[in-house]
Amino acid sequence: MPQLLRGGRWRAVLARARRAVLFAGPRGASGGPGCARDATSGAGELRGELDRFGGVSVRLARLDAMHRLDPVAFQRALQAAIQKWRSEGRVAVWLHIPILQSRFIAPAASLGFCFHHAESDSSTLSLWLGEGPSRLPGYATHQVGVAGAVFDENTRKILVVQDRNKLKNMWKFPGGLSEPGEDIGDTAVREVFEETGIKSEFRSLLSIRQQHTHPGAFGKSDMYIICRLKPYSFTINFCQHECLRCEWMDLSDLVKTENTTPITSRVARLLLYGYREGFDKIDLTMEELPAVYTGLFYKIYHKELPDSYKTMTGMD
Ligand SMILES: NC(=O)C1=CN([C@@H]2O[C@H](COP(=O)(O)OP(=O)(O)OC[C@H]3O[C@@H](n4cnc5c(N)ncnc54)[C@H](O)[C@@H]3O)[C@@H](O)[C@H]2O)C=CC1
Ligand SMILES: [Mg+2]
Repeated sequence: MPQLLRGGRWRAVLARARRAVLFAGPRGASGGPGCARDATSGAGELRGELDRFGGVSVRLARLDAMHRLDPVAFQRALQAAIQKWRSEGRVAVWLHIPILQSRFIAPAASLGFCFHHAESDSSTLSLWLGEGPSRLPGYATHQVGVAGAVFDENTRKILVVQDRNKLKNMWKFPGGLSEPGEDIGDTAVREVFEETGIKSEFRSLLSIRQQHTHPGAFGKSDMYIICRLKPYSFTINFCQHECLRCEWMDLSDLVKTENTTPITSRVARLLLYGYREGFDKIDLTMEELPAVYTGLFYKIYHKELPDSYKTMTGMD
């Protein structure tokens, strides 16, 4: 749990900043990284919270009177605060800036802060104060796309679409980007329904493709996951915005056609193999397990593990 750095009031910072007389507050008697609480801070500081690594987080949205502060005064206050945090052995500063206070980004950057990430309503900047190169973790590195290979075992037909917004109209599985907090299987089922009108349920995960510097991922890396889904409705009603065509195609025709992407062709062959030899040969099935540290639950995907192995306690 982050601790609040005990500091002077922000109003005092403003008053001092306006007079261009800034104090970093009394020094000494403060702890190093990981200290529980800094009770020695005086007036003239930005208030922040300590994290468990010895960094300080400053949330401008939680400080009073920021709307009256001009960028020059902010820069002076921040400079004094950095000096104090450095002397206290803090390893990093995180600055959370609401979008409407973006005028404080440039002053922070001039003191060495860089963008760490941005959300729709705020940006987070960071400054490494520790020894050597920064050890701060980066932000999200991948986008996740999920497609559904909806296979009807009774008819041996597979659901395929042609994308309206592509230069080449190749057959592919319906799919799209995962939403924040959405399970992989739920993305596949949702995207299949939105794009084709077909209702289905998750069976397994079939493949993961990782591609770097992906143009559709704003130059970041792209993870494209294909799931095996079982249909429980069959009448196509496809999305005219995204799809040009949509049909139930014989699986062996999809395996043979040249008018498809290499990944779709590969997964069609994988499905044909699973259909002939047993889906347990190709399926990564999902199970929900409890997370040890957070008390939350997560989904794990792997090849089927016999019950005797799930419960075994020793090696014999
Ligand atoms: N190899 C394959 O068969 C293919 C794989 N993929 C993967 O699928 C995932 C993405 O799936 P999609 O169907 O593309 O996403 P999606 O289904 O989530 O959204 C696509 C739709 O979003 C809108 N859109 C996207 N970018 C836009 C922009 N810059 N401006 C305006 N509108 C925009 C368009 O309406 C577009 O039809 C990625 O992981 C990608 O790598 C996508 C196409 C083919
Ligand atoms: Mg799509």
